[in-house]
Amino acid sequence: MLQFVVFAVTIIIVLVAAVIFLLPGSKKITTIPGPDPVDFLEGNFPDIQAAGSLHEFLVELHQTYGPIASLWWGPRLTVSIASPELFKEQSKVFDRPGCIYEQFKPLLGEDSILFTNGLEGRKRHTAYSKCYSSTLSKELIAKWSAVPANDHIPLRRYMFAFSIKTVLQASFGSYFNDDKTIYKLRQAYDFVWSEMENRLLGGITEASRESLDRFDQLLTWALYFLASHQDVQDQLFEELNMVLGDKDVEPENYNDLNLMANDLLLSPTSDPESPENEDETLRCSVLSPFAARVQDVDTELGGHRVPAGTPVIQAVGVVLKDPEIYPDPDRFDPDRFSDEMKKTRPNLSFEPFGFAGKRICPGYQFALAESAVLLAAIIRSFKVKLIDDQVVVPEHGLLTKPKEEIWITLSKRK
Ligand code: HEM
Repeated sequence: MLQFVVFAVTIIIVLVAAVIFLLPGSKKITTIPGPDPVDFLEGNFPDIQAAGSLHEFLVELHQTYGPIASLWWGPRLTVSIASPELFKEQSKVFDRPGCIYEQFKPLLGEDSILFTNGLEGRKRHTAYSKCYSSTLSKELIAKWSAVPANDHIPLRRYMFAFSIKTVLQASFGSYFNDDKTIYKLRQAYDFVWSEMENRLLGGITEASRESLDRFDQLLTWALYFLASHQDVQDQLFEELNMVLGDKDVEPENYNDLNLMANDLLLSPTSDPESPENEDETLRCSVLSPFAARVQDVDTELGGHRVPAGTPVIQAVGVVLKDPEIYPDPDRFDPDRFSDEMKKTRPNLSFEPFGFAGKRICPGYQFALAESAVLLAAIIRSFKVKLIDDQVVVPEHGLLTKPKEEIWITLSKRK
């Protein structure tokens, strides 16, 4: 009997010790500084919710704990990194952590590239990179030319329609020439995207019925910045006329467009990992605030031990708004990307398309080339102005979008 009691007590002690060690609150599990979980199952989700978005939570987290910090993604210990030096340490990791994107699985399916790792993920990434041009910008200019002067135009709605049509035609060909087919797909897409935003951390982001993607947001932000900075818009107009003459934007002349190619939008024809290719639209808008990886082998990050299997958030948006790297970070200023200024910043301080494991966004060249063609066509045809007294507030979710519609007016340039 005594033997049984000793055995039972030993088992209970071992179990209690194991639970204490494994509990999210236990600091023994990591030396990386970070907040305790609010709740065993929810981890720091309530804190993220209170911050307003994951991006805003990460900004606060890194301000408090430094460039490497821990957090609890539900019950899982997760690491977040936010410095060019730490990005370098993680630059070879390819696989994504399923758990960070788990809530999207029922919508996207397990076979989505978002969840595909290893050899298969690499094969599919290469296939995407090869796939992604179009002349749809002319169609939009014709539509806008028919709009009476000073009519109010919903910028986001138009940019969405343009981008989804461009991507669909590039991906699936002439089946998507017809606007009705596109409209049907858009309804399905609206539903899926707003569900995804809803599910990001169990409803942290308000579901916007308007569906959005990164491409139309890039266009929306670029036009918004130009509309709110008339001096930059006029400079761009002059540059376009001087360099292009009667021609359209083409691969041969794009890199002569200094302001457009180097300062507003990065060059789609060159290596995105080069520090020379950086731009103010993607920086200031923080279009895509984070990427994530799962640590493939036991390693050290910033002097801390990180076991294989640990999810690591790469807070690229925090770095794009780091005042040490980009002083007065919320100010839109294309001069930050002058040749002299670029040399002052460390490598990997501008990574809006991701960087790790050569898993950079395969659509980046496509998005930039198409955006350049459309922006050039719009700015050469119209003077774009914001309706007076609009306050444009960014909302950070999976990507950063304006909280509400942005209203513009157009006056014909010629
Ligand atoms: C300005 C617009 C865009 C931005 C800022 C952007 C940004 C990103 C980022 C940050 C990632 C994650 C990379 C990583 O995990 O390291 C990504 C992945 C991806 N993007 Fe984009 N993207 C844009 C436009 C596009 C477009 C237009 C397409 C398609 C035509 C596209 C297709 C993809 C795909 C398929 C992936 C997943 C790649 C993989 O998992 O291997 N993106 N993008």
